[in-house]
Amino acid sequence: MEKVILVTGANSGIGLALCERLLCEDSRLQLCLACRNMQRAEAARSALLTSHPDAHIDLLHLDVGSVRSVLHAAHKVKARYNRLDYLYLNAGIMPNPQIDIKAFFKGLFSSNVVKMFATAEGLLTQQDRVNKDGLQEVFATNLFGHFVLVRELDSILCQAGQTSRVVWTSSSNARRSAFSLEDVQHRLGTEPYASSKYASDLISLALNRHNNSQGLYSSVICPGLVMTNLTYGILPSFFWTLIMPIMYLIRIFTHTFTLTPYNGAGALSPWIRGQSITV
Ligand SMILES: NC(=O)C1=CN([C@@H]2O[C@H](COP(=O)(O)OP(=O)(O)OC[C@H]3O[C@@H](n4cnc5c(N)ncnc54)[C@H](OP(=O)(O)O)[C@@H]3O)[C@@H](O)[C@H]2O)C=CC1
Ligand SMILES: CC(C)CCC[C@@H](C)[C@H]1CC[C@H]2C3=C(CC[C@]12C)[C@@]1(C)CCC(=O)C[C@@H]1CC3
Repeated sequence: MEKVILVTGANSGIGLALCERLLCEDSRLQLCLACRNMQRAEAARSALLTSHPDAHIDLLHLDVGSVRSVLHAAHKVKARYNRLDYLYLNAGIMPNPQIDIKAFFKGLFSSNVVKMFATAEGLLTQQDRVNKDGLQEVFATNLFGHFVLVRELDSILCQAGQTSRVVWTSSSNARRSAFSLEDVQHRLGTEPYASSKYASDLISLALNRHNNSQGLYSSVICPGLVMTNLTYGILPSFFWTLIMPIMYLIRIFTHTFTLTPYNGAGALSPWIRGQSITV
């Protein structure tokens, strides 16, 4: 039986690079690209088929930020596949990021400088908004939609005699102090991204506690700082290109600067984790 792998947010950045790396490992697997924009999903599928012409790649419409879309997609997945070996919960957003320049220069000359570059602690805030479901958008997209997806798919994730894995793309920016049980959606704060990633770490622990006995294992993985649409939303791409030599210098001190989607995705698959980083 070929492995079935579903990746959310598979049409760009780390998700797309992950699909590429998974197919390099095993071109026979059944890959399902779950994306909110079908045009971008088609483009990603074509790109993957260029390097793996015989690959089995399906597309699934999924907007993780919409509960209705998640329920509909889960229904389709259960109708299409009778097993799910890997579920990569990768889709994520960081809307309207703002860098605290003062904190950056203060951190630069402090003993916390390496930690600052590795985690962006105290450097980044975002402006969140309420979505159509009445939920905070970052919480809904990065966490809640994925959680509903896992719950809805439990009949094919937790099957007797079979092991399934859920892998969350988390972040070194996840911070306990940004998360509060009294405000899980982070309605009141200015770090919804850090809060949502910390919450995904907690949910992963809870999933393990409740589902390991049924053969479902959950992990969280930070891909490191990677140049993608998400990071181009923080600083424009030309600026990142300009400071690339500095980034390679910083990389000597923090291994979290993986920089390319290919390198970032390397952390996400247990099959390819052993491979060396190439740039
Ligand atoms: N880049 C980095 O340095 C780091 C990234 N991460 C995490 O990695 C993951 C991937 O991000 P990255 O590749 O960097 O960024 P990209 O913006 O390139 O990729 C994000 C993907 O998620 C999709 N997505 C966003 N919102 C939704 C939604 N509502 N429903 C379905 N898909 C959605 C995007 O689709 P679309 O193209 O339609 O917008 C895109 O395919 C995220 O979870 C991010 O938090 C973690 C640590 C560091
Ligand atoms: C001179 C430069 C190297 C200045 C870059 C400063 C900041 C823009 C970056 C330093 C640490 C970075 C970082 C992220 C974004 C960009 C930085 C704040 C992330 C928050 C991106 C998304 C993540 O999930 C984690 C990253 C941690 C490090």
